[in-house]
Amino acid sequence: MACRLEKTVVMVGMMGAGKSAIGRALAERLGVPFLDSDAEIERAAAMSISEIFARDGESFFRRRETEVIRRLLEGAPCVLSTGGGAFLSERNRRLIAERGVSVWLDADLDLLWARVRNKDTRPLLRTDNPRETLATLQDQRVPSYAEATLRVMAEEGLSIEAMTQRVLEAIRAHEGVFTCPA
Ligand SMILES: Nc1ncnc2c1ncn2[C@@H]1O[C@H](COP(=O)(O)OP(=O)(O)O)[C@@H](O)[C@H]1O
Ligand SMILES: O=C(O)C1=C[C@@H](OP(=O)(O)O)[C@@H](O)[C@H](O)C1
Ligand SMILES: [Mg+2]
Repeated sequence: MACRLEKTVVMVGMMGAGKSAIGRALAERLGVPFLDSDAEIERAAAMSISEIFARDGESFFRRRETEVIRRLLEGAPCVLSTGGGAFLSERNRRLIAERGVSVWLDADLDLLWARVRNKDTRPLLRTDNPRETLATLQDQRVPSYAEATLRVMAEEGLSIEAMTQRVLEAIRAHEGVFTCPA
């Protein structure tokens, strides 16, 4: 009999760290649903993240983000990828700790930048110097991400499958995430 997931695995970390891609692959490996808070916010609003930021502002987005995270954590254990700003809020961190296990996907700036530079879907990076903005955000956010239960380091050249395997090993080694028959 297979092991049962007891807690929702919540991916946190910077834009481009791989939360959405690794979260999806991990859910598939575990045979549990995959949820992405950004996708849920977009679906509920019938607008893209960029449109929400432009029309209603970031603070509106953050309120929706908290509501969505709270609602998604009430369901059966699954994999939940959050947006890069979600884990900055103490309230969100508390909600996540109550029902889930948080996994910080950490990556250095060069790798993050390589992954986000050609996409214009992230409104916070629409600045005159988006690389610099990304660096500043990372510096500001690392202390919050460091509060995650687990940290898994991404590396250039590590495939989505290999990174997913690393995350799987980290959560397997952590008490209370799975129950397995004796
Ligand atoms: N381990 C990896 N190897 C190669 N590409 C990756 C890896 N992880 C993520 N990516 C790619 O990097 C980009 C950003 O990943 P994404 O999952 O959207 O990050 P996040 O949700 O953390 O912002 C996507 O194009 C994704 O396919
Ligand atoms: O870092 C952030 O504050 C944000 C990250 C984005 O998600 P990803 O981290 O999945 O790109 C998205 O939630 C929004 O653009 C804000
Ligand atoms: Mg994402």
